[in-house]
Amino acid sequence: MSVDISDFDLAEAGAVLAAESARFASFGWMRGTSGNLSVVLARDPLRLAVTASGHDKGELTARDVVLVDGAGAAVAGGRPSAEAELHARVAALTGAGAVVHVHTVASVAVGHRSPEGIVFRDVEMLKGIGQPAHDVEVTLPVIANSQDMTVLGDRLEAAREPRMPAVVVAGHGLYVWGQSPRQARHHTEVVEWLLELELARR
Ligand SMILES: CSC[C@@H](O)[C@@H](O)C(=O)COP(=O)(O)O
Ligand SMILES: [Zn+2]
Repeated sequence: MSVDISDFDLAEAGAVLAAESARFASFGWMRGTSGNLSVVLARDPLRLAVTASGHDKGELTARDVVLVDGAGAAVAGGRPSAEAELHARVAALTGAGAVVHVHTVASVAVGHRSPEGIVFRDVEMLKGIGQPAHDVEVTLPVIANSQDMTVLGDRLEAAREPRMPAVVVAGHGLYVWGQSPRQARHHTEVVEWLLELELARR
């Protein structure tokens, strides 16, 4: 099946990703050239706009975006994020419309201490990921890092929790998703808040 995504659609997606990226970078969650973002532009076949590789994510423009297929391979644009395949895998697996990857200190620190996953309960902020504040345990999975995105995708698929739109990649950072870039951003900020709380508690 063919899919028709115009340069205009891609530039619009690029503008959204650049704005989201600048926000995360301003929080110090995308230091150096770390982190990457994507938004789904078509489902059948899967097409995503992904941030280009190696850029300072606080300085992206609408043109620093690459159209990729369901395997994370470039369809149009320059060199996609080295983690584009994982973004496509998350979108296919979860039905998410947008994926965020950030390198936060809290995700690496807490992931190191809790390689079996991090359990949250009785925190009002859980409502920010659509869960009850009370009487429910919600686990944030931690998966081992790999430079092979297929291996990382297999680990994410095996570990993911339907109630938690995120996983920690040990020694690396945080992957979070949502229906839209806006919801993915809200989920990212909530999950990062929970991780910072966990860090403060220990
Ligand atoms: C300090 S950048 C580390 C990279 O290997 C990667 O983990 C990352 O988050 C950014 O990669 P990118 O290819 O720019 O999307
Ligand atoms: Zn990374």
